[in-house]
Amino acid sequence: MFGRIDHIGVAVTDLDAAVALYEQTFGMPVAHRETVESFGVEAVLLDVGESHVELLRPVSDDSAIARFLERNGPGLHHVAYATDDIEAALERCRAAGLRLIDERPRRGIRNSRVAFLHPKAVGGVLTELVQPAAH
Ligand SMILES: CC[C@H](C(=O)O)C(=O)SCCNC(=O)CCNC(=O)[C@H](O)C(C)(C)COP(=O)(O)OP(=O)(O)OC[C@H]1O[C@@H](n2cnc3c(N)ncnc32)[C@H](O)[C@@H]1OP(=O)(O)O
Ligand SMILES: [Co+2]
Repeated sequence: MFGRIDHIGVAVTDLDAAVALYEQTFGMPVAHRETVESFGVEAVLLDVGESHVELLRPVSDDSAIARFLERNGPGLHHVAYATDDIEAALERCRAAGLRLIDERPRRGIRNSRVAFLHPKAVGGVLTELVQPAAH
């Protein structure tokens, strides 16, 4: 069902400072930077092995990241698992009775297809299923 951890999502207040830390101090190359209006975020993906760190800052007050920062401050936000069949993965979660945030996949960063499971369904861990776009 999941081939690898695609990324860990980290909520930040100062995106450029966070990018500098991960890129210059941790040596992670920046792979992609994009504002994804539908999620109300600006996101930067940095490569670490076969996975990424996804740094996220809110670009709208009503985004999930803005609410998270307001409530918790910056920090670890979610984990994303890569799947090559997000519909089948979602169906398996639905059949297992897990609370889904997204009933159907949505467009994520880099034209990926993503769907979130509620953290309460996964022991307090906000969990994202991601089917990366072929690129
Ligand atoms: C560009 C897309 C990119 C990609 O990879 O392609 C992204 O990853 S975008 C990432 C940002 N977008 C999302 O996370 C979308 C899914 N998230 C949501 O829909 C909400 O954040 C939700 C439903 C998880 C929580 O929203 P809500 O308004 O209900 O916030 P509350 O503060 O009331 O929280 C309710 C309850 O959930 C707990 N919670 C909230 N966020 C997290 C979290 N990140 N990890 C673990 N738990 C979380 C919160 O503590 C509350 O628990 P309670 O016990 O009731 O206090
Ligand atoms: Co993500």
